[in-house]
Amino acid sequence: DSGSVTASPRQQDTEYLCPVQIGSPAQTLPLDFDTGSSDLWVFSTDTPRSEVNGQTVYDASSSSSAKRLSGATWKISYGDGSSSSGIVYLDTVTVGGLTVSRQAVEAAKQVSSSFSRDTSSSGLLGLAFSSINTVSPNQQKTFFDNAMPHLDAPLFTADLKHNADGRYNFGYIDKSAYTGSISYTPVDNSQGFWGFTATVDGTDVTGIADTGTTLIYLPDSIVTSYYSQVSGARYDSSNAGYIFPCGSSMPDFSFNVGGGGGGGGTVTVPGSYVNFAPTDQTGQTCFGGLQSDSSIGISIFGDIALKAAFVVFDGGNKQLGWAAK
Ligand SMILES: CSC[C@H](NC(=O)[C@H](Cc1ccccc1)OC(=O)N1CCC(N)CC1)C(=O)N[C@@H](CC1CCCCC1)[C@@H](O)Cn1ccccc1=O
Repeated sequence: DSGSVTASPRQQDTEYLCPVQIGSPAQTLPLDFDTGSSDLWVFSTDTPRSEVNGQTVYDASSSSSAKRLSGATWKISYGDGSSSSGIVYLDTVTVGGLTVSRQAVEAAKQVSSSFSRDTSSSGLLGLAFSSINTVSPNQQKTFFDNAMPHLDAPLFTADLKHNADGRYNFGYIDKSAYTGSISYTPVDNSQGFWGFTATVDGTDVTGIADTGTTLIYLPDSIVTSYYSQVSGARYDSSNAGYIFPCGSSMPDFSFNVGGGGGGGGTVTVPGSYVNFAPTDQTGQTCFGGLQSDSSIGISIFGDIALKAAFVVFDGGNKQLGWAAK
């Protein structure tokens, strides 16, 4: 089997949403595919009306294939302070033509305000490792884990784009989607993430490949030296990050993956991607797409990095592949 689904950017690439079919007859919800977490959760008819603000909701009672997973609950909180919790159904889930018949669909009974405010997203589809799924008392598998045994190849690829529709493919590598060769590097999934080591300016950086995180968060030393090249750039505590004049021409940001004997491959993030967004309506000052990880405790290669590459999340061989495109 295989699947292929469009990933549409929202609000200047802050997140990417994909249509997912749940239940019988199919209910299509736009979900945020997140390689940084492992719960598939959705706004539902169980979510208080006061917390629903235009989102499409899942109605288990109108799905003939839905079965309540009795006694099961879930509760998750994310790096940006957002959170949600609820109950669990097993139902049929289809992503880009790839179907899993008994997928844990976590229905929200509570969502935090930032989810209520995000009117375009109906929830998340976690693509990290099932070891960090939050369902209790019996932990559930991710969509990818459930699908893997049926896939032509035990992998999925992420091809996110700047201000344009990209694609997640499951079970195969689309050779027309990238240029040159794919450089592979081992994945450390001991924390449940797609952990890997890259080299930036000769310094090894261990971080995670996270489609659910908008920006890149790296060690202070790397971030400070990057912005030292931009006149007027400074760390601004009120914005909690590096800002600079919007007219600045930003240097490209490169990192090397799979550096071993073969020299590995270099991913180059265009400077224009690092000029992320204005901090206010005047459009004078802009917020950087590369920020320090010091308040997070983990380095994150988020969408700003991922959309500069074609990325292979290889679950069978526990490796990450990076290619230019
Ligand atoms: C430093 S982890 C911050 C990161 N959340 C972000 O990146 C949000 C994403 C977003 C975009 C648009 C609307 C709402 C939310 O966006 C910003 O925080 N932005 C964008 C806008 C900028 N002006 C400020 C910075 C984050 O918790 N990701 C998690 C998945 C997110 C949760 C929120 C909903 C979207 C998916 C997750 O993979 C991060 N994870 C990774 C490993 C371990 C735990 C963990 O939890």
